Amino acid sequence: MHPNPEASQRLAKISTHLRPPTLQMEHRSFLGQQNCRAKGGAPGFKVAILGAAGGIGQPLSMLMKMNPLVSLLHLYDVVNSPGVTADVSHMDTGAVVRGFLGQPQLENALTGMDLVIIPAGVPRKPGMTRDDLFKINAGIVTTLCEGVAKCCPNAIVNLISNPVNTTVPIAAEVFKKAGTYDPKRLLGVTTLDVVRANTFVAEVLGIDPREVNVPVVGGHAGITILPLLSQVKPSFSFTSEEISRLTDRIQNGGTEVVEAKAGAGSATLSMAFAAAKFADACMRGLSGDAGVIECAFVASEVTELPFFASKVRLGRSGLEEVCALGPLSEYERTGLEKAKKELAASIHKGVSFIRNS
Ligand SMILES: NC(=O)C1=CN([C@@H]2O[C@H](COP(=O)(O)OP(=O)(O)OC[C@H]3O[C@@H](n4cnc5c(N)ncnc54)[C@H](O)[C@@H]3O)[C@@H](O)[C@H]2O)C=CC1
Ligand SMILES: O=C([O-])CC(=O)C(=O)O
Repeated sequence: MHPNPEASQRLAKISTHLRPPTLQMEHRSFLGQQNCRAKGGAPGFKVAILGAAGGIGQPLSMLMKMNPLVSLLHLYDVVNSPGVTADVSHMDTGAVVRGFLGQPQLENALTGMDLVIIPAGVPRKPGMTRDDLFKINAGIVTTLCEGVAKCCPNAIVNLISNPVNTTVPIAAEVFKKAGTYDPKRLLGVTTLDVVRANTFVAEVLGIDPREVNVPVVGGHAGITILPLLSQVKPSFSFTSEEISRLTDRIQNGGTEVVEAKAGAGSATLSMAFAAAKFADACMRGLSGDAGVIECAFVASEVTELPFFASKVRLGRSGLEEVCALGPLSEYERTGLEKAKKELAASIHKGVSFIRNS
């Protein structure tokens, strides 16, 4: 017998109320409550993460739930999204969280969203290039972007799935086919290259990485990743050996993680951090903050290529300005020519994937 029968009764009531008959039921009952609050129209952005149960998706879901600019967070995956949703939804932050599982729920996951972040797709294993992921990820990105075109054609899309140099052109073609393409709203996420460049340069300079800003242009694979060390802030004059070593490490940062993980995937935590940083910048831009500058892989006229990563200004309509490359060193000019050759082939592959399908 409980020493305090009243307290014991109260406890029994609470635990009956909370006990989940099944995980699905618990998921549903809590989603019901959250839906009520979401209908209240709290100010903030409605964000969907597609691939939310994955290595990137899970920490990214957590980081987006922590972002005060997010009012509603939709977590979609083809597996395990109920568990991730239940878990993240217990965080006592403002965003309401709803989970969506499997293709039949994709449309509900996307309807009404302002920002769609896509980390769905397979990651690399040692010995693979990002291009080796094309076969599987091209189809995944196509399906998801068809959903975006149908259910939230005005949403900003942050595309993470590799190979970014090809998946972004694929997404653009899907949107063109659907008649919803707006180059201002399609952004390939290359923030991790900048995050890495800032970290590695800060190591060399012996300063806090938060004080460093390295523009990284081109694309998001090997030699297409082109750090502009001549434009580093605070300005610093590197030796040619430092430039060559730093460039090599930044270009191969992804492979460094793939090898260290030894078959267990690629960068997930640093990528979630980078994606959350970029999504935050997009939402600040949408909110009207002037002067939000990030690097991203976007439709561009900065070179003769139709897509290119460079500094962009984010604003109320998404991508507001693609910044010029600025003066390049001889080393960077040579790197740029090599990068453009590979990029042209990767972009062409994405465009033909949709046009010839
Ligand atoms: N842009 C960048 O800088 C980076 C990109 N990546 C890329 O991000 C992608 C995801 O990486 P991880 O999270 O590590 O992989 P992961 O395998 O851990 O997670 C991927 C998730 O996508 C889900 N998924 C698969 N097909 C789906 C579909 N049709 N709809 C919705 N979800 C689906 C899976 O169920 C899984 O939960 C990879 O392609 C990887 O190469 C990774 C790091 C950096
Ligand atoms: O290297 C990979 O496959 C994942 C990725 O894009 C990165 O870490 O930059």
